[in-house]
Amino acid sequence: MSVALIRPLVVRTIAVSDPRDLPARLPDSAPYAWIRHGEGLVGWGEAARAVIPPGPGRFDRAREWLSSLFAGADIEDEVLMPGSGPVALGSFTFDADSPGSVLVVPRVVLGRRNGRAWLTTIGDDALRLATPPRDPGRIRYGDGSLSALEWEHRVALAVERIRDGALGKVVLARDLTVTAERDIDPRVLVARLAGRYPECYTFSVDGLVGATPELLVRHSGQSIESLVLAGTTARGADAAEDEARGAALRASEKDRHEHAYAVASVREALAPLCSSLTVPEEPELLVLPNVQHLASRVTGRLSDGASVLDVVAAMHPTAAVGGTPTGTALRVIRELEGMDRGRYAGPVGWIDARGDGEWGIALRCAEVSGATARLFAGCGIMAKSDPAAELAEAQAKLRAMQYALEG
Ligand SMILES: C=C(O[C@@H]1C=C(C(=O)O)C=C[C@H]1O)C(=O)O
Repeated sequence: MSVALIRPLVVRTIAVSDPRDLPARLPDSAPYAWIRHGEGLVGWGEAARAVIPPGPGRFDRAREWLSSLFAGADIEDEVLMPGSGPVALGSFTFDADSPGSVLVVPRVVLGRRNGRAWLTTIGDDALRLATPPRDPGRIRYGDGSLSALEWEHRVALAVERIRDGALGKVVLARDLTVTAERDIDPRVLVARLAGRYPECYTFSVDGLVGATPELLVRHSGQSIESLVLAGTTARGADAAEDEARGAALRASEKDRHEHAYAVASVREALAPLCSSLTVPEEPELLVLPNVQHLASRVTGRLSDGASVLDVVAAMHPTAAVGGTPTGTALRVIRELEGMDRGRYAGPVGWIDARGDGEWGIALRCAEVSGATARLFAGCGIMAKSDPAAELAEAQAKLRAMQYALEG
């Protein structure tokens, strides 16, 4: 399942002067990135890669592979912060039975956090000549697996299932195809997303590029944090409409109920792992350039030395991207969505040798390959959902990646 291109890993982390613009440092068109508010990690080259086979134990297998790789590494780290020393960036498929989950340890990682910056290199031929990123040119969109009309019909079928009592909530997604004039350089997308969506986590892992607002889990020592999102409205045309929409979202019984399902799934997943867990009683509003969400920041302390991947394994899929109850929702998704989500809505992020890391849910993203891409967006469907409104919501969510592609 794995290839360690350099073994043992000889890892050196040194403090460096502030690189400022992380996306601008990426030398080639196979970038690794995890950036929020200008901080985070960018990486390039490959020191090791694990292609993780599908199956229920995939997170455990990934963690075991990484533990053995890092345990055999020769590490000198003068920075000792979360993300210094060797790190792996990874992304997992939404569905445990789908192939395509991957972990990569880049040869070079540049990190920036809390006024400090560091450079981690593995092996000695780490520096490479930079090629300039190029705009992909004219972008054409096409229907993905389902037309908009057919997708609305599937939403209506899901609503019927919910009204029949089969389940409480299910998240249905759709995809769009993209054809560009030229190859799509992920660096262009990363730079645009990090600039326009600073509040989101801009990520790039092996062709999966996006900017997600949803933090599945941040792990730092024993502390964990998650930002649960569910319940969405569009931005208003002016400040007054914007505020009115936000207030209506906070008051909406349907959206509060949809949000409560997502929070409950996170609470249930985290409670057995934690000695303390704090869940806010009321959601707040997260306002992004394209949409507004109901958001709950959940914090806790782990009761033992679980790594961030152990926590990811316990949490995925939350009801923000699956539904309630989880098993029924996953069956309905397989049956009604008419596509394989691939890595969309799966965990994406990084982990270091201490087990610290940050993982998001891969939303507002594209799977990029040459001059083509697949965009994804989904919505939580409830008994009171209106298919046309859900389609409009999915379209608003797609705007993040459309901006990244078109500029
Ligand atoms: C499924 C997506 O987003 C999720 C669904 C939301 C909703 O239905 O309100 C809100 C945020 C995310 O948890 C997506 O962006 O594709």
